[in-house]
Amino acid sequence: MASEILQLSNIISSSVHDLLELSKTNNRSLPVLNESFAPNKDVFRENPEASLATAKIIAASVQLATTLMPPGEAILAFIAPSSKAAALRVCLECNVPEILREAGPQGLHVMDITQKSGSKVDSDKLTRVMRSLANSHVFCEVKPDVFAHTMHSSVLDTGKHIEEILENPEAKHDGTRGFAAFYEYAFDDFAKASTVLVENMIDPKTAFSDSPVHAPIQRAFKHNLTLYEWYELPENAYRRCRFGIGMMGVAAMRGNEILSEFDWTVFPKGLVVVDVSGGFGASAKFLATHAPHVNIIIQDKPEVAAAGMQAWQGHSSDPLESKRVIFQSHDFFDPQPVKQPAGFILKNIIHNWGDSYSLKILTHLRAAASPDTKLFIAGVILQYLCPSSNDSESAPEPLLPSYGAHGEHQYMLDIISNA
Ligand SMILES: C[S@@+](CC[C@H](N)C(=O)[O-])C[C@H]1O[C@@H](n2cnc3c(N)ncnc32)[C@H](O)[C@@H]1O
Repeated sequence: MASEILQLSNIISSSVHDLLELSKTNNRSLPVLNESFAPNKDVFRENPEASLATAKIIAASVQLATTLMPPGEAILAFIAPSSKAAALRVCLECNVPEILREAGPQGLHVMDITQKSGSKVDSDKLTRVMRSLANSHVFCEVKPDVFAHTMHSSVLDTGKHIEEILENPEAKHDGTRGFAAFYEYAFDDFAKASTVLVENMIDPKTAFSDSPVHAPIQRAFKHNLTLYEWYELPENAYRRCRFGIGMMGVAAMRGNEILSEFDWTVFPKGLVVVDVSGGFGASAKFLATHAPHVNIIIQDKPEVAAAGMQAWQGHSSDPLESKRVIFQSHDFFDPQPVKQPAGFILKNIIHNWGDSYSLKILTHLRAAASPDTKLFIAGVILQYLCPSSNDSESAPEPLLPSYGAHGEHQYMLDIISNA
């Protein structure tokens, strides 16, 4: 055991050393916890070696801390995520991230925060909520009861003026980069679904089912539609747009993985790539700049396609006007209407569906494909966590092969989508 502690500590110090050297060589600054986030401050991660060193530091430091924690305390720590999710939702509902951005680094007293948020919550209670988050470096308490942003809390900010949001709360996320939309979705729909996981897993009606209407989200919100059918209901317009804009945020946060690795010049000008269930067009946005010679059809459910087109019209209407990018409503359980395109993209889709459903989606694409059509599936492969895993992407021992805390959210997403 002593040697494992030492091994973890060595991983941390050698990776920190590598990271500092890389940041010097590449002239990239490293994050400062109590400064607001800006994408240009995070570019150090674009270097694959720096990204790997960071993954090792995160995985090893959490593993080291967990090794040294009393067992009861480590288990007690599992209560924290659900109460923190609720605490974050309070702050999002009160538009605290926008209020604190406008206050600047000196922060704002919580009485002023509640007043600016429309006085809908008690300031003493909000102080408790914010302090519990500040204890995890989401917000910081710069003086008693005065809070400011940290880099983690600042990603919750839409970037809009507080008055604009209060005037038109339904449009809170319209025209934003999507980070706040994604987190608000996560701490609302997703977090509520996770509260009924146990009931869903033991109820005989849902326990052994892979039906998309038997996931925890249906139980939490008491309906029997698929998540996306539910989003299509008129009363869920806010949730639907929040989710669509949030997926754009996810793409901006994570980059375009597989799409950026492909040599798009192999496709002659004017060929068509279909982004199947492309949502608001996160992949198309990437291709419109990185492969401007390719035409893109973004397919999705009718309401999503319409809302996605509206979002593009407000921002980047050129590709729509030139018809290089087209939104098309299509249900992927129906035959694919675009025949023999250069490529089909399925990004962040397959993880949502059981095998029999995924097979149906893929069979329709196969039927429409030519022998040369390329299929791009962008998603996450969850690794086994035992040391025998022989994957070249695996972390070195004694770290978990998955890099543990570094990729934690993928395992959580899998549970709520599939358990
Ligand atoms: C997780 S999102 C991914 C969106 C996009 N590919 C991305 O990565 O940003 C899943 C998408 O599948 C779409 N979807 C769900 N059911 C569908 C169906 N039956 N036919 C077509 N699209 C569907 C949803 O509307 C949503 O936009």
